[in-house]
Amino acid sequence: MSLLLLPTNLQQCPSPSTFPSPSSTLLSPSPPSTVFSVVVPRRRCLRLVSSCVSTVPTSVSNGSAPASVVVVEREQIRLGLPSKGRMAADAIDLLKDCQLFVKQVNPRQYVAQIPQLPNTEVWFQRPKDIVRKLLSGDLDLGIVGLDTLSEYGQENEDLIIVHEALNFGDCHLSIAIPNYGIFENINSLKELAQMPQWSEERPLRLATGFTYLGPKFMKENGIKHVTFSTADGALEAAPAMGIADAILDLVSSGTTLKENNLKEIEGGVVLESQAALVASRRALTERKGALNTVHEILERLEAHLKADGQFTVVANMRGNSAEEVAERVLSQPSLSGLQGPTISPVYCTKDGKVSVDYYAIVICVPKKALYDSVKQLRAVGGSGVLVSPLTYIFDEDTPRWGQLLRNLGI
Ligand SMILES: Nc1ncnc2c1ncn2[C@@H]1O[C@H](COP(=O)(O)OP(=O)(O)OP(=O)(O)O)[C@@H](O)[C@H]1O
Ligand SMILES: O=P(O)(O)OC[C@H]1O[C@H](OP(=O)(O)OP(=O)(O)O)[C@H](O)[C@@H]1O
Ligand SMILES: [Mg+2]
Repeated sequence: MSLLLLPTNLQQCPSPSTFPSPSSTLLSPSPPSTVFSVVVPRRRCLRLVSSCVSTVPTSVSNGSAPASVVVVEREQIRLGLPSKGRMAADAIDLLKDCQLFVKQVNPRQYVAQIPQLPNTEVWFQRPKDIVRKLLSGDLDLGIVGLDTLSEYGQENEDLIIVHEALNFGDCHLSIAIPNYGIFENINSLKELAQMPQWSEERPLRLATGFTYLGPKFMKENGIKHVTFSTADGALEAAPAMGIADAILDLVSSGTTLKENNLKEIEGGVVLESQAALVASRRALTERKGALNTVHEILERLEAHLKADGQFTVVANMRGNSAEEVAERVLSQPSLSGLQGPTISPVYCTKDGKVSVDYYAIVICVPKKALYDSVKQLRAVGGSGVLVSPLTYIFDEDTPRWGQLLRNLGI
């Protein structure tokens, strides 16, 4: 690709330090306060960059990691949470479900405490700024979408994904094209790329807020004749406005695409995303207490998230011994529980004597498999089936903790 993205408003041009090396084809992370960007040929862009440099008197840091970040000493571990937008409430709710209560007195207050983690401060920031501040060392941990992490983290090795599936903020980053006109019969990225309309003089115009991932994806897919423009929201309007031919944006329910006469195409998904817990490698290795804090948060998250997908099922079953009942239960595919069923005798008195005719079976079953499990329990003689939600499953240790330690070389 021979083209660059550049902010139209040169007064808001980022400082020289935020521009990539001359060999790079992109300006990303997006410059601050850019309302809209245009595509300009590389030659012209370099001229604009130099004029920009000469008119910006002071240096502005956007939080991206300098080559050597010194871990500044401070007492508190800092956890970044989304300050607003669709992830903000869900992040706080998830922590609440893990018995970590974020005490934010006022929604406009950007710092808060979690009494259960006395050495930890919560800082509310925009998701992209959480990533930037993890890189600059101003935050140690953060909860953001994997999309934001990839876009603003740009595979920086200092960023470690501690938990990649926090079960909210599900969406995917996908190319969408109009479902009318010249695109009516185009249904895949390959077909889009092969359309005779695109040439060096008239490339495919793609509008996206993902100015790092978008060009990277197109390059990886060998699509040459493409230019990019960017906006901060409502991108789905761009094709109908004549600003772009296609868009690259987040999709969740697909309603926004549908309402704007756009469709996704096969091979056009850049990434799947959901909320993740992310940490700064430097913080975990160098900041006192950071590793303990992340261990505790991870344990609580894993225990809650694992339990969240399961029900506890209790049933009674007539039988001669616990082993005989176990054999019947284990003959069914959905009844083996986490490690195996817990089977205990149900004592009753008959003619003044204590006897055991029934056994109580306790198993955990995935929520999705509940009805199948009930049917299988009945099929082997189960009755009085009680189902209740599970709150936590604490395993001996969390697999992700082991992974994290290996990743850190500990
Ligand atoms: N439609 C969606 N459904 C589910 N999750 C989404 C959806 N759109 C975005 N997200 C997730 O929520 C994150 C935050 O999106 P949000 O719109 O709140 O903020 P933003 O657009 O990144 O920032 P801002 O609007 O403040 O510039 C995204 O990075 C993504 O992970
Ligand atoms: O598939 P859907 O469920 O319709 O969701 C997709 C929309 O959600 C996001 O926008 P958001 O609502 O965050 O608004 P924004 O453009 O201001 O970020 C995304 O940018 C899409 O426009
Ligand atoms: Mg948004």
